This record gives sequence, C-alpha cells and structure tokens, in this order.
Amino acid sequence: MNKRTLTFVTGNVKKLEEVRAILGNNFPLEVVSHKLDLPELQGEINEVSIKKCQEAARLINRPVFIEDTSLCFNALRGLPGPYIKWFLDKLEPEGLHKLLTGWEDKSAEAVCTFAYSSGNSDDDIVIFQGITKGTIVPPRGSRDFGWDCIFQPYGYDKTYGELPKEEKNKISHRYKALDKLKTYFIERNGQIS
Ligand SMILES: O=c1[nH]c(=O)c2ncn([C@@H]3O[C@H](COP(=O)(O)OP(=O)(O)OP(=O)(O)O)[C@@H](O)[C@H]3O)c2[nH]1
Ligand SMILES: [Mg+2]
Repeated sequence: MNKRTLTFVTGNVKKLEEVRAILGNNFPLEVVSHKLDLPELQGEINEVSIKKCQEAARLINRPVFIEDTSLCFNALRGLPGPYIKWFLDKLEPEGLHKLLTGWEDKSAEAVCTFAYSSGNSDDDIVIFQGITKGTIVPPRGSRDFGWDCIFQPYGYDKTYGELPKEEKNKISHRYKALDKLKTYFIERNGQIS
C-alpha cells in the first residue's frame, strides 16, 4: 500500500537533510518537502512554532509539519532563543561566543520544536520538542550548518561541528524531537488526523 504523505515546510536544506537521515525508512508516512520561508512571530518558543505551523497549513492546505530551532544561553535567560537565526547572521559564531564574555555561565540549551497540523483548522497543533544541553565554546569544526561549531554537548569533548553527522544525529535536539514525532505516528499507524 502507498504511504500517506506528510509535508515538511522549511526553507533550510540542512534541516531537511537531518530530518531525512534521522527518520530513515522506518517511518509510516512519506515525508515530502516544501520550500517556503514562513513568517515567524516573536514570542515564546511554542507560540512561534504553533503560529508558523498554522500559517504553513493555511498556505498549502494539507497535513504539514514545521520545525523551529532555538539556541538558549542560560546566562541570558534563554536569549537568543528563537531569534538565533538573526543573531547568527549578524554576529557569526565568533560573535555569538563573545556574547557570553563577562558571564561565568557558558551553558546553553539547543531546543528543537516540531509542530504538526493535520491540515484541518479545527484540530489542535501537536508539538514535539527535544532539548540537548551543552556549553558555548570558541568555534571548532564544521560551519556548514550554522552554530554547530560553538555548541559542545554535555559529556562530549567535541562540538556538534566536530562530531561525525551520524553521532550528532544520535544525541541532537533534532533527534530527540523527531523520536517523539516518530512514536506519535507509529502509534497511530500513520493515521494523519
Ligand atoms: O549549526 C546548527 N545546527 C543545528 O542543528 C541547527 N538547527 C537550526 N540551525 C540554525 O538556527 C537557526 C534557526 O532558525 P529557524 O528554525 O527559523 O530555521 P530556518 O529559518 O533556517 O528554517 P525554517 O524556519 O524555514 O525551517 C537557523 O539559522 C538555522 O540554520 C542550526 N544550526
Ligand atoms: Mg525560520
């Protein structure tokens, strides 16, 4: 039987690459991607994701999921958080690390939030979140994604950017969130509403 289709709406090819690698073949739905730069409102992490998902569902009118990633510095009470994209764009990884000069606490949380809409506006948006804790360090390793080179997960002496992709994908914020999303759909036998 053909698998039902679920659309991942993102403008970020690196995210899509990781989502495909982590979900693998053992997922009851066929994930297709739709490239779109969705508007992102300001607010708390879940609020940003819920609005982003509602907008995606409204625009393409079918079952969709979106993802929003935050990098939260504990010394800065969770900032840059969902605004990490713009901070990274302006400050680059070096500048992000320097933001914590003057703070003893270099700890941070990488937070990945997937939000799913069945496409029916009466249904609630479902959230799947994964958090990986770590330390912000001077840049080391690959820069092809973004801030991977300054995030060193707890228990490792390498940054995300130095870890082989398969290693990152076993412990990452994205892996943990997708694990929950996967369980949700497996338990429902791939049913989408
Ligand atoms: O080094 C990294 N390792 C990661 O694991 C990771 N996950 C996300 N990001 C970056 O953090 C910002 C999130 O913003 P974001 O969630 O709005 O993404 P986006 O706008 O690029 O895509 P989307 O919103 O269309 O899906 C963007 O700059 C992403 O490139 C990462 N960088
Ligand atoms: Mg975005």
